[in-house]
Amino acid sequence: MIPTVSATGPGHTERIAVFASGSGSNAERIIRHFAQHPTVQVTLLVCNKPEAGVRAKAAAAGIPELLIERGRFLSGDAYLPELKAAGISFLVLAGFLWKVPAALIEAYPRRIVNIHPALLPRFGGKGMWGAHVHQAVLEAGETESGITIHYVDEHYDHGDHIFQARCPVLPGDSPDTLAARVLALEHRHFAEVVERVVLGSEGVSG
Ligand SMILES: Nc1nc2c(c(=O)[nH]1)N[C@@H](CN(C=O)c1ccc(C(=O)N[C@@H](CCC(=O)O)C(=O)O)cc1)CN2
Ligand SMILES: NCC(=O)N[C@@H]1O[C@H](COP(=O)([O-])[O-])[C@@H](O)[C@H]1O
Repeated sequence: MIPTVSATGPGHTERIAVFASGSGSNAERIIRHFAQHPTVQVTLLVCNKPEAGVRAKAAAAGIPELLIERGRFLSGDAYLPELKAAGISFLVLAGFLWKVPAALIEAYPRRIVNIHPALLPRFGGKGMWGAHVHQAVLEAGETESGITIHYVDEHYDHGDHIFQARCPVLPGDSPDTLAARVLALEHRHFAEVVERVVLGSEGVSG
């Protein structure tokens, strides 16, 4: 049983920062999931790619953004002052492509989660993002794939698993067709798993 973060007390609001680098379909669903929630809110988008489509999705939802630069994030204060000033209590990585540095890991112990588009521990690590993951799964001849939602530690895709869900790999699958099937699992499960972790409910499992 994976211990989860402490439950929120009455009147306490958990403020989530979503970190994303791409189109933001997961970020958008997480924002919508918590839009009317009484004690959990997405209050910040953190993005490292000015061209990322997630920025427009967050703006349309009225979510403030923080655009970050590689040097300060990876080797400086990791924008921790801005996160603390915004009252951020939980970080959700939704297609974020930089390694979260130790400064944030230490500031947010067991309060950073990531979604990976494969069944870890296989098909993870440096270079394993987006279509690269699905290409590797296909090249390995796997008959199933899926998603892993996990706590974030200082290594890529290494933290304790919180949740996994599976889908078939079908004959003739391309990286794109497999990606679409895996993304549907992400859209089905990620926000609900985040809510259970943030609210501290036990028994989060696949
Ligand atoms: N400390 C951690 N940081 C991050 C984790 C993590 O588990 N621990 N997960 C990643 C998300 N991710 C897989 O789920 C992942 C993202 C990116 C890479 C990667 O190889 N990135 C490239 C850079 C790509 C770019 O800048 O466009 C690299 O590091 O060379 C691997 C896994 C988020 N952060
Ligand atoms: N290893 C990290 C990684 O590959 N993350 C993946 O990036 C995509 C982001 O899609 P989105 O921008 O539409 O949410 C998602 O499929 C997510 O699993």
